[in-house]
Amino acid sequence: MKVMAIAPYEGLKELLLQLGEDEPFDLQVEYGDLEEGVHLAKQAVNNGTDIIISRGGTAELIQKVVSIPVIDIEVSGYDLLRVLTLVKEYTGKTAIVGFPPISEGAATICEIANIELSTYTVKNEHEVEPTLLELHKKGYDMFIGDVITVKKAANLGFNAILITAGKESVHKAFQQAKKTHHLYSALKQNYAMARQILDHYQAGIVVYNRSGQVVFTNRDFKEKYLDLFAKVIDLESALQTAFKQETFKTFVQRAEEVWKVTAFPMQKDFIVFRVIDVTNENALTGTTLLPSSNHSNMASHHTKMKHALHLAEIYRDRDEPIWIEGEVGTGKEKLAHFIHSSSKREPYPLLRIDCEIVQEEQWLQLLNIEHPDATLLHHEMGSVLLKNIDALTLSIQKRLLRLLGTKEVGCRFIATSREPYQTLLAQGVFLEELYYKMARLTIHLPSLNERKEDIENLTLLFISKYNQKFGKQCVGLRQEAKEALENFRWSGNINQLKQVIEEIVLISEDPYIAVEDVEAILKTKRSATFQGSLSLNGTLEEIERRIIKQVWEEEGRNQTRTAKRLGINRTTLWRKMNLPRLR
Ligand SMILES: Nc1ncnc2c1ncn2[C@@H]1O[C@H](COP(=O)(O)OP(=O)(O)OP(=O)(O)O)[C@@H](O)[C@H]1O
Repeated sequence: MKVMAIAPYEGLKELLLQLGEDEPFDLQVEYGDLEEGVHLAKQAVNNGTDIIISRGGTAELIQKVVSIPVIDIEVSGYDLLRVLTLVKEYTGKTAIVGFPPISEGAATICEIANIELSTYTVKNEHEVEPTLLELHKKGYDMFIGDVITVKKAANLGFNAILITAGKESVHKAFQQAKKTHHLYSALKQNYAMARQILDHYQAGIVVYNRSGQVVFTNRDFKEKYLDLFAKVIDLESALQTAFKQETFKTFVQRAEEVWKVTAFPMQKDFIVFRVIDVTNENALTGTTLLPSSNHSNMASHHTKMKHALHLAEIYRDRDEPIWIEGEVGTGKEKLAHFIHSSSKREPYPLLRIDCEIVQEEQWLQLLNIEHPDATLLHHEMGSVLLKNIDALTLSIQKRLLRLLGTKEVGCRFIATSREPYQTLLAQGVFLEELYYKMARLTIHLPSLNERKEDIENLTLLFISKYNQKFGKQCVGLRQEAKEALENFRWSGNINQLKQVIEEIVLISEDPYIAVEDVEAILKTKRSATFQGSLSLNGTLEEIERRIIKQVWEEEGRNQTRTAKRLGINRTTLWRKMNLPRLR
C-alpha cells in the first residue's frame, strides 16, 4: 500500500515522518497547504498512490479532485485540550474560531475543564476574516484555530495559536488508512472484474451523466462507436427521454450501418446506452430502415396538392398517426419520407413496412407483444411507414390493434392507402377501430390526371434525373410533346410518368423531346389494353386473372373502380385475385 501524506504545516510533516517509521506501508510525506496540497495530491495519484492523508481544509479540497480515498487527520479532543491548557493562563481576551467540529468540541471541553473561552463557528473559509475583524473590534487579541484561521489572523497582524495534531490523531489516521485500503482493494478488484466483463461484452456500452458528459465506455464502444455516436443520435433529447420515460429505444442509421440503441437510467443521475450493430442481421423481407433524406422537390401548382403539402407541414411534428390516401403512384410514400425527414424525428430512420409483401409470420415477429425487443416496439424514436396498409389481412389488423391497445408504442406511424377509407370500411375489409387509430390526421393526394398543371415540372425533373443516368443532354420538351403528355390518361400516376420519361429520354436524340418520341412510348402503354395483346393462353381462370389484372392496372390499382368496371363486388374481386398480392 502506497500512502502519501500531505501536511498543511511543517510540524505535522515531522510528526508524520516520525510515526510513519513504525507503519508497514510505504509512506511519503510532503508539506503543502490548500492548492499546493491539491497539486501534490494529483501528482501522487498519477504515481500510483493508493491513499492520501491530510488535514482540515487541505484534506477537504483534495477530496474533491481525486478519485482515491482521502483520510482526514481529525482534530481530536486531546488536540483541543492541549491548546486550551496552553492558553488557560493567558491574560488577554482569547477566542476559538473554527468550523463546527472544532468550535463545538472546544466549547464542550471548555465547559468540562472550566475554562472560560469564547468559541465562534464559521461555515466556510470566507467567513473567517470578517469574524476575526469583528472579534478584534470587541477586544479579542488572541485567536485559536486550524491552519486557515491562523493564516488569516497572521495576515491581519493578530496573535494566533494553531491546533496542531497530536500523536493520537496521526495514529488514528494511519489506522483508518489501513482499514480503508483493505476495503478499497476489494472494491477495486470487483470493479476490475466488472470492467473486464463489460470489455468483452458484444455491445457498445456508454454511460452519460445529466450534463451529457461521458463517464464510462467499454472497449466495444470505444472501438466502434465513440466518434460517431453523439453525432448520429440527438443526445439531448435521448437523455431527456430516458430520464423521463425510464427507457429509450431506437434504431440508428449510419451510412450502410444500422445500430440498435437501448438506454435506461442508472442511480438517478446517469443514463446507460447499449449499442449493437445489427447491419448484418437478416432484415425481414418487406421491411427496410431508410435514412432521413432531403425531399425538397415536392412543390406543386395544383390547389389540392398545395393543400396536401400544407397539411404535411402542419402535421410533421405531431405524434399522431397520419393516413395518406391516394391512387397508385401518386407520391404517398414520397410524402411520408418528406414528413419524416423534415420532422423532429429526422435523426432516426424511417422503418418502411410494405404491407403487400410482409408475410403473416413476419408480422408476428414485428408485433410480438410478449417480446420487448419486437421491431415495432424498439423503433420508439423514429417513424414507421405502413405502406399500403389497406393490403393488411384482418387477422394482422386485429394483432396490430391489440398491440396499440396494450403497449405504449413510441414510434410515429404513417400509413398509406390506395383505397379510399370509406370503401374499406363499407366493404368490411378494414377494422373501423384500427382506421380511427391510424388515421388521427389524414391527407388526400390528388391523381396526376387531376393535377395536369404539374406534369411539365415533374417531366423536367425526371428528364434531368435520366439525363444523368443515361448521359443524355435533353433540355426540355416541345409544345406538342408537352400537350401529348398532358392529354394522356395516367392510370399509374407519377410513377407511370416517371417510367415513361425514362424511356423517352433513353430513345430521344434531340435536345428538345419531340412529340413523335412521346407518342411512340405512350402508344405502347395504351396498347396494353383489353383489345390489345392480352394473351389467351392458359385456363379460363388464368385468363380471367389476367383480365382483372389489366383492368386493375388501368384503373390505377383502385379496387373499387376495378370492381365497378368489371361489374362484380369487391369481395368477389378479392377472392378471385387475392388482390393484396397482385402487383
Ligand atoms: N412530387 C414528386 N416529385 C418527384 N417525384 C415524385 C413526386 N411524387 C412522387 N414521385 C415519384 O413517383 C414515384 C411514385 O411515388 P410513390 O412511391 O411515393 O407513390 P405511392 O403513391 O406511394 O405509390 P404506391 O401506390 O405504389 O404505393 C416514386 O418514384 C417517386 O419518387
